[in-house]
Amino acid sequence: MATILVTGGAGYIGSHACKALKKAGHLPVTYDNVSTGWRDAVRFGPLEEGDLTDRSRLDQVLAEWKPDAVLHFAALSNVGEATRKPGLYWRNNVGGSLTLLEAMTAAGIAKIVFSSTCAVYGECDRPAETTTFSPLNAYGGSKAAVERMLADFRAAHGLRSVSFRYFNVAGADAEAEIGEAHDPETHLIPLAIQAATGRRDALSVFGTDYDTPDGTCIRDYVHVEDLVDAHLRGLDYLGADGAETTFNLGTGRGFSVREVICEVGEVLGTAVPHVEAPRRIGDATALVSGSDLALKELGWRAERSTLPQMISSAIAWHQKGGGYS
Ligand SMILES: NC(=O)c1ccc[n+]([C@@H]2O[C@H](COP(=O)([O-])OP(=O)(O)OC[C@H]3O[C@@H](n4cnc5c(N)ncnc54)[C@H](O)[C@@H]3O)[C@@H](O)[C@H]2O)c1
Ligand SMILES: O=c1ccn([C@@H]2O[C@H](COP(=O)(O)OP(=O)(O)O[C@H]3O[C@H](CO)[C@H](O)[C@H](O)[C@H]3O)[C@@H](O)[C@H]2O)c(=O)[nH]1
Repeated sequence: MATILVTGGAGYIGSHACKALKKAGHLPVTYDNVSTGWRDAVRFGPLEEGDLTDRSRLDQVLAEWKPDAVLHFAALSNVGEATRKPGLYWRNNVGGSLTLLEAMTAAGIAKIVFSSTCAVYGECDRPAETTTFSPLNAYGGSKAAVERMLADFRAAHGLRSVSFRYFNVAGADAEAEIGEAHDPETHLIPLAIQAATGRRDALSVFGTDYDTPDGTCIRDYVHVEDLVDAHLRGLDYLGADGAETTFNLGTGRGFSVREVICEVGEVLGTAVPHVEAPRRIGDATALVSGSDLALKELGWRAERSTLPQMISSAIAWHQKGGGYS
């Protein structure tokens, strides 16, 4: 059994990772300031409340638990907010990650898996890991900066890291015990479910004049359980000292906003009320993974990431309340 420090373990993806770690026989210790996460989502191991930028609290927690590795999910990730308040994103995501890496180096912890994003690529369809960064907003920029930081810490201090560039994460735990609960919610699938079930007004479709077949943005959606499976493989890969450091995590298939709305309606058996709205600042036209490096190196493939599978699991979670107390 390994002890894994999970920063952001109270959040959407981090809580699913904690569940998977526990199932695999490990001890997930969540480190989270609960700014966008939920205490009630931490069910699979202890919660250590603290901020990434608080070096003395990090030192204390690392000394207490002596983790074998870190899964680093904690970040702010609202693109609209990042566009309005870039300083907040640079301080939290970059400053916080720097504090974490320094604390890990001082404590002799040498393995980290980092949550990066396809937003590092900017306006670029079918990017591979070698594609040059061109982020459109401070959120993508902050993630690109942390990837660079990891490379420097690897060279100087031997810190071994894997960065996963997630495409659009969707769906929920198969048992609907945990799920996606952002407040405010900004992601398309939960918003479409809420609109269709009368829990919010009509969904706004942000931009219908993109250069895509139906005029709306295209994204590559990946099931949260497939995503966390990649993290377990990433930990093994670090243990075996694998050579690659960055992997796209997507299916290579893209769906437009209209296609997603239509599928949510199909699965629910009721149309999603929606209205056309202007483009959202910071959105790329299309983002679909153009790489199968994770398959080649980690043996990872998305097993549960069809649109109906992701939407059905998200609906099951919403039907159980879709939130935390
Ligand atoms: N959801 C997606 O589609 C997606 C796509 C690409 C990348 N990502 C990345 O995956 C990670 C997890 O995303 P999520 O959707 O689960 O987000 P989330 O907001 O649900 O979870 C993030 C967690 O980090 C915590 N946190 C934030 N700043 C912190 C700080 N300074 N100190 C301690 N804890 C802090 C929050 O309280 C929260 O529990 C993020 O790094 C995000 O950028 C998400
Ligand atoms: O009410 C909405 C919400 C979303 N969308 C559209 O739906 C698509 C998906 O939007 P999401 O907000 O669900 O996700 P993003 O594509 O903005 O995802 C971005 O933000 C995520 C973090 O929140 C990840 O980091 C991801 O890599 C990054 O591309 C976009 O075209 C967006 O414009 C709408 O039309 N209406």
